Amino acid sequence: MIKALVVAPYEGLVEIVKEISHEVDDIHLTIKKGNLKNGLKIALDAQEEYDLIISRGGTASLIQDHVGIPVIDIQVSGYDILRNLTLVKGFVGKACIVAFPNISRGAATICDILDLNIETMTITKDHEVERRLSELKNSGFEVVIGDVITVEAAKKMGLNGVLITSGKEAILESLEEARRVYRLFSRLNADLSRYQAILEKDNRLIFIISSTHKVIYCNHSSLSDINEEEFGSTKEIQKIVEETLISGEKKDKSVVFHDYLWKVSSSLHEENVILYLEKLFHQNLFKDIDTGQFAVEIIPDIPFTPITGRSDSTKKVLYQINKFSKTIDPIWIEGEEGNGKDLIARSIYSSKEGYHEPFIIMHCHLLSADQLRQIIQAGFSQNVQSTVYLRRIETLSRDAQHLLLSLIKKLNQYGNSPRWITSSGVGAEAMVRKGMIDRDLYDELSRFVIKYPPLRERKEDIKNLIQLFISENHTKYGKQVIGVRDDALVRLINYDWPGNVRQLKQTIEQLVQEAQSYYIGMEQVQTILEKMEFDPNNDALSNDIDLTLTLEEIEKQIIQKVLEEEEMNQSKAAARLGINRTTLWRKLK
Ligand SMILES: Nc1ncnc2c1ncn2[C@@H]1O[C@H](COP(=O)(O)OP(=O)(O)OP(=O)(O)O)[C@@H](O)[C@H]1O
Repeated sequence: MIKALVVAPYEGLVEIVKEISHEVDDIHLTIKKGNLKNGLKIALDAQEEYDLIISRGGTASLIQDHVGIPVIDIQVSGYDILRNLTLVKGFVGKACIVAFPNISRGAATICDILDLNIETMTITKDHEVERRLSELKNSGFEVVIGDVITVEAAKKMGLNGVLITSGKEAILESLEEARRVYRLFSRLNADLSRYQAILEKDNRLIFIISSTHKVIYCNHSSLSDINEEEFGSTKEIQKIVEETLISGEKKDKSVVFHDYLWKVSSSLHEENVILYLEKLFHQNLFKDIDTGQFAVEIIPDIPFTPITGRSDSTKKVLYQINKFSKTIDPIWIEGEEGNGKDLIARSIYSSKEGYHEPFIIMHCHLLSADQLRQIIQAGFSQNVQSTVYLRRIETLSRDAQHLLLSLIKKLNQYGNSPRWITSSGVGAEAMVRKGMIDRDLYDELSRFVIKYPPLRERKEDIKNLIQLFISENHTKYGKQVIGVRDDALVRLINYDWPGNVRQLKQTIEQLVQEAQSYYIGMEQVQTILEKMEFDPNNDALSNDIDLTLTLEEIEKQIIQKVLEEEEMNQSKAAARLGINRTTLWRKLK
């Protein structure tokens, strides 16, 4: 049974529809009287309860503009015109039909055929009515035939108004139209709910975003914890939408949103961009409960951080960064702890032009084979084109290394590998030989190699670095240190910095914190360096030394460590230790 609301602009229509309603059994008709604004209010209040609305003329048009269900307009039929014109024949005085073209044209023809002395006037806008009627009045017209608005206006001016009422045939025709529209709507609604169900069952989040960056559709809006507005205004999403609008091409990107890494595929449809989002993994998946550290960090976009230094080694590294950042081949950075490998990786990442996918840091010393498996299963292999920085790869277990290798091979096969940047301690080749790093993994990841020497081998960098770190801490502790006295500077430059730039950075921060004047002096430097020399925790080398061993054993360990750092080159190791090669060989026995 179709449920229809009839909004009748005049009383006579209420009556005639009531009469007909007894004759139809497939449409349940509720009839209410309401003209224009009144009619609209009735329609708006009741629209939820009905399948469609039936009304007439101006009231029907007004309702149509404001409700979400179909509105059927009772058309004025030829019979209606004929009946009403015949009625007017009885009037004495000049008569005119004032109506919209759909009525006025037919009326003019009927007047001609029947030889009726009735004029026809066509209006196209409601607001013309009053002006036209006063023109007619001035020309001696007494009777006006028309729609509800015309007739009411005529009466106000003292003219006779005759309403073109709708007859039974016109109403029956409108009910027929209601049946047709209802059938069509039901079919469309069924289709729509089917598509909606498909979209809602889709695991992906699907957004439609307009060219003005407004979210106009989301398939999971009520289910997900994502705020649509917030999503649409995310910087990365705006960039993707913008790029898709300009290029018109499909794009696959990854973005960080709500601590998740998402794969975003975008495509252009007419003026809008459709985005398909798949959750890859959440940061917390890799959080160490005890330390609170993340084994995997996802950084949406990192700003460019310059690398300070004027030594030849730093200049060479800057040149390599510039060259390698133009490709997507894997890069391996070798260097002692804290000497700037991470900074180099970030620099390569941010030198890339255009859209920046997230920078993903995998801290290998915190990452178990199991977690790596989870990342792979969570969809890391699905077209994530970000930069992945594998930090201190030699600390990854053999199992995890094998897993990583198979992932890399799989991604290469599909041609959608992320940009790999790997860091390791000094002597990666030696580590490969000793079995600490898988040979195939090394070959895969070391298409380009950057070897950054320790700070003690590029002392020309120290002065600039000190100035940089002073300026970074300038006002941090309420101190306004602006420099280091000459003799203190020489002492700092001559120091060996086993913990490299990180140690220098921490030392300068401490010096600034403790400073008593604008300049850091020799005495202050001397004290801090002496303290560090006696504090085993401050020495990178001693970090790995087991102090419970005998002196001979410790000596052996140190020699072994230096050998590794010198890629097992005995001459270089001996030179660094200040002994000759024979002594070195004897001590190792
Ligand atoms: N040339 C440089 N200019 C400015 N800052 C630097 C430079 N080199 C290193 N740093 C700073 O020193 C600190 C340590 O550097 P970084 O973390 O890059 O070392 P790393 O070699 O990656 O360390 P790890 O071996 O622990 O992975 C960082 O705060 C970094 O910003």
